[in-house]
Amino acid sequence: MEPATQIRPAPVEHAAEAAETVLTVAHVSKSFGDNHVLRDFSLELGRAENVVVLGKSGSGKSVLIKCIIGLLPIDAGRIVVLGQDVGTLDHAAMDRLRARVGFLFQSNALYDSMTVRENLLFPLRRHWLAHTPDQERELVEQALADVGLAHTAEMMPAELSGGMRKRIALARTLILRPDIILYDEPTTGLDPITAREISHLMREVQRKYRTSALIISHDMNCVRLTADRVALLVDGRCYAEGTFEELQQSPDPPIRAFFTE
Ligand SMILES: Nc1ncnc2c1ncn2[C@@H]1O[C@H](COP(=O)(O)OP(=O)(O)OP(=O)(O)O)[C@@H](O)[C@H]1O
Repeated sequence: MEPATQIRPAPVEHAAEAAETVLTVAHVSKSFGDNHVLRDFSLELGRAENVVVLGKSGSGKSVLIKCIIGLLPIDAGRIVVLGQDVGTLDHAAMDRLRARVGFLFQSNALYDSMTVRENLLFPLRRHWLAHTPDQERELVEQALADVGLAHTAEMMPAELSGGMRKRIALARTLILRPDIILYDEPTTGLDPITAREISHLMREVQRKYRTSALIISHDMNCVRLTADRVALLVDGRCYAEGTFEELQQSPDPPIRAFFTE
């Protein structure tokens, strides 16, 4: 399928910041045998920008994220995260880079045997970031306040609702003050009201900390609420990109297919 004419993103408010690119995926290809998942895929993410990647099931969204965080090697192209070419980094350098790139798993990946506080402290210790007990307490309190759950530090994950678990997972990402957050299906499994609250929270985090986010989602409400720009992954390529509204109004059938129920 020939790529559609790219719909250009609308001018972004903070021009100086928008000019700063925090993630570049340039002409990336990735195959598993004869399965050519990514074919010359390109995408850029600016500072304090939220980009949603929309694609059918099995189109390669998770593969893309795994390539970005260096869990899968790419066959061709280049991925540059915060100025560093992922393909050239050794294990230690990749580990340091991962401390600056938060990843919110679909499953939340909380440790059920640990309290919320211990879950939040885990990434600090995992990345050998030394803090005094007072600093640790402050960081936990701030991260929990950021997600509206200040009172939950001593609770166990099993005592929390699905929406609360998602918030705690986000707090655990935020405690490292990441430059970039990768969200994998952040609203899957949540009821529509809770899903909307999480989408609003993602926007609040972006505004407060000027984080950039790459978001994978099927939830069109979440896409509409969180995306500054949407990229459509079709046949391994970035078929079109633009704002939610621009793409929604496109008459192009492959684009329309994403926006019709
Ligand atoms: N480690 C792997 N080895 C072989 N094939 C893989 C591997 N990981 C992914 N694939 C294949 O790559 C393709 C894209 O998978 P991926 O999980 O990225 O899809 P997705 O767009 O995230 O789908 P979904 O929305 O259903 O999660 C699939 O055909 C999958 O079988």
